[in-house]
Amino acid sequence: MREEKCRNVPVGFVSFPSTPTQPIHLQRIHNKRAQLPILVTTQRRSNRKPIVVSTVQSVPSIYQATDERISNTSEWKALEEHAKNVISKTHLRDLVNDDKRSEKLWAEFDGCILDYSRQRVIPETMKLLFALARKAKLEEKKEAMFRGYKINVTEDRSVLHTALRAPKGTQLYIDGVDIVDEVWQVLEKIRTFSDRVRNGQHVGVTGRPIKNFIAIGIGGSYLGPEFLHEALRTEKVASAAAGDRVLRFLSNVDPVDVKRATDKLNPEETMAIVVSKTFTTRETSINAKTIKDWLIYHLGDSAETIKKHVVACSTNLDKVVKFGIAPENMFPFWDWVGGRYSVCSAVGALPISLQYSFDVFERFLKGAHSMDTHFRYAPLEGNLPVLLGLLGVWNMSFLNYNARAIHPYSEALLRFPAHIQQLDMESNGKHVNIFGEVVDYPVGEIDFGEPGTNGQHSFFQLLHMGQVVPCDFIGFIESQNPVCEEGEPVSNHDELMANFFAQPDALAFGKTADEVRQEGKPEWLIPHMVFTGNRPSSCLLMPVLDAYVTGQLLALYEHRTAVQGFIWEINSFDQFGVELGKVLANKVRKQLNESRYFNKKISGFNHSTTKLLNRYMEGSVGCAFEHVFHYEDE
Ligand SMILES: O=P(O)(O)OC[C@H]1O[C@H](O)[C@H](O)[C@@H](O)[C@@H]1O
Repeated sequence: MREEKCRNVPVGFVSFPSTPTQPIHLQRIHNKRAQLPILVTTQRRSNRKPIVVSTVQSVPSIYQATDERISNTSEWKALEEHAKNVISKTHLRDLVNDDKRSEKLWAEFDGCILDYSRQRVIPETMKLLFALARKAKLEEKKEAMFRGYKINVTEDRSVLHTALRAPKGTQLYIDGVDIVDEVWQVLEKIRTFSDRVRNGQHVGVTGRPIKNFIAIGIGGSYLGPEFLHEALRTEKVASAAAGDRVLRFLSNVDPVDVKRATDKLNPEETMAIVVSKTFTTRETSINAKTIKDWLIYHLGDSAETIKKHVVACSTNLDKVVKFGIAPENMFPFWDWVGGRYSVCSAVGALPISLQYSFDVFERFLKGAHSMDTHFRYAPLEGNLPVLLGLLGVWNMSFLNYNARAIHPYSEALLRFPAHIQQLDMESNGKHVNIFGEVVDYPVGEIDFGEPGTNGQHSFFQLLHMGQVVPCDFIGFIESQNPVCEEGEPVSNHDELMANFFAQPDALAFGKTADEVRQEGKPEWLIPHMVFTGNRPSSCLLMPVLDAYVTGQLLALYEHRTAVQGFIWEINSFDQFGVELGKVLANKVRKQLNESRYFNKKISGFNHSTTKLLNRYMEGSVGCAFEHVFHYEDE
């Protein structure tokens, strides 16, 4: 039991119907029967009419209905004991050879197979993890998320990316508004607009059809759409729908990225899609301005140029209009969509529908929705995102593995690891829990990865012989592009998949000194050739990477991240950690402006930064502006 049983930590303002700006304090309370959302445990049959899902979304009482830290509970302690006294004495070599155990550590849903028999767990471990999940009120928390409770308490927001892929006709009322209806109004607008552009009704200012798209955005307004674009680029339905259209992304404020994004594109046939939730992000503002100028330079400075060639996805209509984009060319989304959870909103819908058609994007939404339904209703024991999340918690908090690698055996998923990196590290890279208390257990893995087999020829040495990094292997039963070479023992896809099946066992089993010796290696070389093994991994096997499966995969990983945050009692939906660097950059920007154009001495920085800035200024020049921005005129 905690010494301090009740804390009173201000966390912002939660709207109550009667007193909209009343501050609330999130606190642990003793009343275990504090209001919880009613759990729906049965899965709705697809032939039933959509139901009203929720109208309740104010107080996140589930977070208050606990009086002790999760790490002080008997469930947490039992797992610590289990890790120390049971699992530390096992080796995956023996565990994986136990067929009965392996048979149990397997789950399937809608064509998606999860084999977690190469994780350092036994059925007893899983029982203890499910008990921990129940203690942490995982079921209630995920239900609260789906119902639109404002579980992002520090920003007083609902977390409703699942509503972005809810089927048309489903109802979900938030503050009196049916948000699924709003979602579908925007999706229909995107369907109509993308059809018009694709069939040549909407043409450029010189009358030429638009067939190039530059999506300008960064972070969550870039990584999800780019991963999705890459996933579909070689998929047969999507690539046929794309024809000779070109979709590029401009994210980095490095001007080199502008060059790469516009290279060899005809401005007459090019449309810029400015994607920014806030429409205040510096990188995106400057890049958008640069592309706008590029279009104006080539096509003439007229309202028509902007109207025909620049559109936006944002929550900030005022800023979009101020930038010069016609209100009808803005495709909105909402503050209950987090940036890194926004690929299913207009953020992904617009570029992907323009490039591949709305139908393809809709298949992606359907795949994501299928995984949402599974996550929401399936029992914890067979619930894929829950299993992945619990294994993440187990590896990080109990076995102390602080990194995690993701290896898609599909070149089309080359940007998936980067997307998951932002999704997970921005969500769970926290040092305090939802009560503002410093977490006293490890949370938030370092995520990285590369497609197999490329990764094998790069960092796999470390994975096999250096630090232990739990891995996710993602493979597909069929290739997007089947190729067979005569005279080869197997098809090219089988060649790829041979590695997918081999690597997890190599990591788990390793190679003993005796095995090396039996190969006739000299004694002095043996230590260099021993693989300790006992390195955990999961295998995900899916049918073929199409739009639907890409949606499933996205939702699977989004929910994995949420599960871990729910159990760790942290808020996975804010990101204050990205602010400090931005504020300091503002100060440097001002200094650069004043030193370059108004001869002010560099001052107010520490010795090292001052020295670096001076060296930078000495070796470079700014711009020959006609009218230099002057901070004092602001
Ligand atoms: O979409 P925007 O408002 O331009 O934000 C773009 C990105 O900027 C921030 O730095 C956040 O860390 C990201 O979560 C966000 O996706």
